[in-house]
Amino acid sequence: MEILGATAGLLVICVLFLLLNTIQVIQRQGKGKLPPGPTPLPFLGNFLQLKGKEVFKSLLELSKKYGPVYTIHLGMEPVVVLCNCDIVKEALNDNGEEFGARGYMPLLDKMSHGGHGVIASNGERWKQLRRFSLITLRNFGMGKRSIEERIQEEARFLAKEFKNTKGQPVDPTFYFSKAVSNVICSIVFGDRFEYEDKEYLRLLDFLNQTFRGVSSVWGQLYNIFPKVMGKLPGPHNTIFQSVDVIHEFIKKRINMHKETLDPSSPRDFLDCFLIKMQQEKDVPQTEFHMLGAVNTTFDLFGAGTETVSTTLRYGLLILLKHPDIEERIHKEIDSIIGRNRAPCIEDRSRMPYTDAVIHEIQRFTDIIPMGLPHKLTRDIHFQGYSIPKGTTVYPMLSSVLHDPKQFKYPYSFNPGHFIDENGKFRKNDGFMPFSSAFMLILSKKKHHGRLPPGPMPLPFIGNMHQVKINDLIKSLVHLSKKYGPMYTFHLGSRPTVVLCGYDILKEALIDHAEEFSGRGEFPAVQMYSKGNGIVYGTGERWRQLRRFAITTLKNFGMGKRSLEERVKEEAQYLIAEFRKSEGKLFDPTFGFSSAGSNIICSLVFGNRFDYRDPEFLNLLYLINNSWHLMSSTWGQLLFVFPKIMQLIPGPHRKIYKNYLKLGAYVAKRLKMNKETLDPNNPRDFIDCFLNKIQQEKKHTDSHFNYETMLKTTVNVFFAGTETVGSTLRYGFLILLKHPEVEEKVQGEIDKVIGRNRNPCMDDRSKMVYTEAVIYEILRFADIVPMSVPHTVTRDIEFRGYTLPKGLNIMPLICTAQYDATKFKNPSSFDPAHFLDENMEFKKNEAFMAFSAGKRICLGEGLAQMELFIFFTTILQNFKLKRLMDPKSIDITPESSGLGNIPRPYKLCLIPR
Ligand code: HEM
Repeated sequence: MEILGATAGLLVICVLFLLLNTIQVIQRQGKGKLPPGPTPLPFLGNFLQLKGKEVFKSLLELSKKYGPVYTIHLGMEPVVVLCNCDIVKEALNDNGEEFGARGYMPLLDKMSHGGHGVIASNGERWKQLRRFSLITLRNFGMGKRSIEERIQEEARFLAKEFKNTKGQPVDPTFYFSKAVSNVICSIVFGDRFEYEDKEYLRLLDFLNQTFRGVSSVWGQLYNIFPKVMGKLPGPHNTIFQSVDVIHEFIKKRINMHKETLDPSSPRDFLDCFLIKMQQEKDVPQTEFHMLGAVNTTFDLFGAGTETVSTTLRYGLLILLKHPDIEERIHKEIDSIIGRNRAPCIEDRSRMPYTDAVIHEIQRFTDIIPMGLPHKLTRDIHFQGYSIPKGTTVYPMLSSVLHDPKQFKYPYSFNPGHFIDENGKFRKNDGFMPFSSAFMLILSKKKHHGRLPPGPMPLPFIGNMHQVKINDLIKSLVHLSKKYGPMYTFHLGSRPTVVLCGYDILKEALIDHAEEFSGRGEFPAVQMYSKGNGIVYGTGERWRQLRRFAITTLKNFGMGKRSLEERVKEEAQYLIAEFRKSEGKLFDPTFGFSSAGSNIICSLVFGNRFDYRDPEFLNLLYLINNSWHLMSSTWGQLLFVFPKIMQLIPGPHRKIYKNYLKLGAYVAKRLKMNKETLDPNNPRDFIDCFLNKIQQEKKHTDSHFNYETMLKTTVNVFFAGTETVGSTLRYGFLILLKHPEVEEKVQGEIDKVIGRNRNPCMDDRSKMVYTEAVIYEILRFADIVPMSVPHTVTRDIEFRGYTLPKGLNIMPLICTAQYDATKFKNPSSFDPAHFLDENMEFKKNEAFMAFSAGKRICLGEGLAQMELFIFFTTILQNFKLKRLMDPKSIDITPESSGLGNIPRPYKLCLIPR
C-alpha cells in the first residue's frame, strides 16, 4: 500500500511537472506567431527528432517537411531555424539590426563566464569589445609587420616542418593548428611558439579537445538540457576543464605583459588591452577588465586556430581524393609564383583556379554547419510570421553552402562553382562559410560607433531646424562654439561628424590621412558619377584613377609644350579679349572661366576654344550654373534630403541635367579620339586613357574602362574650370576694394618683370608681395568652404570617440582658413597673413584652400600656376578703374554652399 501510495505520488508530481512544462511551451509560443514546426513533447521538446551526432543534418531534414523557416524546441526553448540562402541573407543582411544579437547557447555561456569576450556577449559589452578587437587587430596588421608577413613567416616554418617528415605518413592535425595558432599568437601575445614547445602543444591539445567536445553528442545534450547535464558526470565536463586550462594560460600571459608593459609602445593585442584597462579604470561600466581580457583573448585564440586549421586539414584530404585538382594547382603555382619566392596575397588575383579551390574547400567542408545562434533584438514580422524579441535563431549556414539555387552540384566538390566561363574567378552569393560563423558576428552587424555629442536630432529632419538652410556653413561653425571642434550633426537622418578649426582638421586629414580619405555623400554629383570618377571614386578605383590622372597631367606638362607655355599663351588670349572692352564696364565671369577652362581643355581634349565659340560657352554655362545651384538653398536642400528632393521639382534638378549634357559632350569627344587614336602618339589625356584601357584589358582588377574614363574626364573638366574662374573673379573684386594692394602688386610687376615681356613662373619667387596676395585671395575667398564630404575608410578611435567606417565627415576647411589662432585678423583681407616681419613670404600651415591629406586637390599645382600668370599678366597690362567708393564694395559671398560665390560685378580695365 505504501509503495502504491509513493508511486501514485510520484506519478502526480511527474504529471504536474509535465503539465507545467507544456504550459510554459504554449506560453512561449503564444508570444508571437512563430513559424510552424514539429510538435514538441513536454520537457524534451523535439529532442527525439534530432540525431545526436548530426543535429544539423536532422535540422536540414526537418526543413524538407516544414519549409525554410520553422520552429523547433530545444528542450522547452523554441528556436527558429532558417534554412536556405535567401532566407539567411534576408535575416542577417537585410535585417541585420534585428537578427544581430548573440543567441543563448548554454555551452558558450558557461565557457565565457556568463557572456564575456566577443563571441558570446551582447549589447554594449559586445560593441566595445568587438570594436576594440577589430581596430587593434587591424592596426597591428598595418604596423611594422603586416599580418601577411606574419603568415608568410609561419608558412615557411610549416613547410620546413613538413620537409622534416621526409615523406613519411603523418597526421597533419597539429602541424596545421601549430602554424595557424602561431599567427594569432604573434598578434595577441607578441610572439610565436616553437613547434616543440611543450606548453604550446598542451595548449593546442586542450583547444582541440574543447572544439571536439562542443561538437560532440554530449556537447549538444548540454546545450539542450543545461540544468540537468550540469549536474551529471560525463565527457561534457572535460570541455570546461580544457577551457579552464587555456584561461589559466592566458591569465599568466596577461600578468607577464603587465610586468613589462610600456604604455607608449604597445607590442601586441594584450598590451593594447592592458592600456585600455588602465585608461578606463575609473569608468563604472567598462568592459575592459581582467575577465574581458581573458575571454576576448580566448575567443580570438580559439576561433582563429580551430576554424582555419580544420579547413586546411579537410582541404588536404580533399586533394588526396582529387589528384587532378592538386596537379592544376601545382601548375598555376609554377606559372605565377615559381619556386624561388614565397607566395604573397597579391598572387591570389592571378591564380583564379587556386582561389576557386580554396573557396570550394571552405564551402564543401562547411565546418560550422549550424552557424552560431543569433537572437532577435526586437519583435519582427518575418516571412509572414511575427517572431518576438529574444527568440533564438539558428541561421543554418549549411543550407546556404549547399543551396542548389546557388551551387549546381551542392554535395559534390567542384571548384567550377567559383569559376566563370572564361576561367576567371567568380564570386558566389551563397558563399558564407566559416567566416559567417565568426566573422559575420564581427562584421555584419551595423554599428554607429561612439560618436561625439552634438545637438539633439528630430526624426527625419535631423538637426536641420537648428541651422539656416541658406547659410548652412555659418550655422555649422556657430554650433561648434557650443559643441566644440568635433560634433555630430544629423543631415536628415544621416549622422555626420563636423570638424572645425585647424588643429582637428590637421589631425584628421593629415595625421590620419588614410582613414579620413574616403569620399562622403554629396548627392548632387554622386547621382551622375555613381562612384566612377576621381571625385566620387573610393578605394582601389579612386587610387588607380587618381594616380593615373596626376601622372598623365604631369607628363603633358612636361611634354612638347609645357604647362607653363600653355598658361602663358592663354593669358595673352585673355588680354586680347579684355582689350576688346575698350575701357568700358563688362562682366568678367566668362572671360575668367574661359581662360581657366581652356588650360584644362588643351590638356584633356588636346585643343583650346575660341572665347566666342557657342559650344564652349554652353559648356561653361552648364558648369557655372551647376556650381551656383550647388551653392544655393536648393542645392543645400538636395544635400540634406537627397531622396525626397530628387522627387520634387525645382531648380536643383538642373544640376543632374547639366551633368548629363556635359557628359554627352565629353562622350562625343571620347568617340572622336577613339576613331583617330594613334596609340604611339597620344595627343591628350583622353588618348592616354584609351591606351590605358587597352593595356589593362587583361587585368581583372583594373578600373580603367569606358565609364571611369567618361566620369574622370567630366570631373577634371568641371573641377578645373569653375574653381580657377571663381578665384580670379573673387580676386579682382577684392582688388577693386583694395586699390593699395593693386598698386603694390603693379609696383612689384614693374620692378621684377617690367612691361616688355610676359610674366613667367621664374618671376614668382622674386615677387613676394604678389605671392602673398594670391595666397590671401585663396584664403579669404575660400571658394570651397566645406571641401567635399569625406568618410572614414575604417573604424577609427579618434579623440576618444569611435568613428565607424563609412561615417560621413564634413571637414569645414573654412574654419582653418579663418582660424583666429593661426591668422592675426582672419575676417579681413590682409596679405600680411603670408608675410613675415622681413617682408619675406611666409607659409601658414592653416592654409587649406585646396584641402589637405590624401584627397587634397589634384590640380593645386596647376591652379597656382594659372592664378599667378593670369593675375600678373592682367595687372601688367591693365589698371582697374573704380566707378564707386571702394569702401562700399561688398566682398562677402553672395551665397555659400559647396562654393562661396562672389557677388556679381562689372570690371572696367584701362590699358597701362
Ligand atoms: C583655385 C583653384 C582650386 C581650388 C580652390 C580647389 C579646391 C579643391 C578642394 C577643396 C577639393 C576637395 C578636396 C577634398 O576632398 O578634401 C578639390 C578636389 C579636387 N580638385 Fe580642386 N581646386 C582647384 C582647382 C583644381 C584644378 C585646376 C583641377 C584640375 C586638374 C582640380 C581637380 C580636382 C579634383 C580631380 C579633385 C578631387 C580629388 C579627389 O577626390 O581625390 N582642382 N579641389
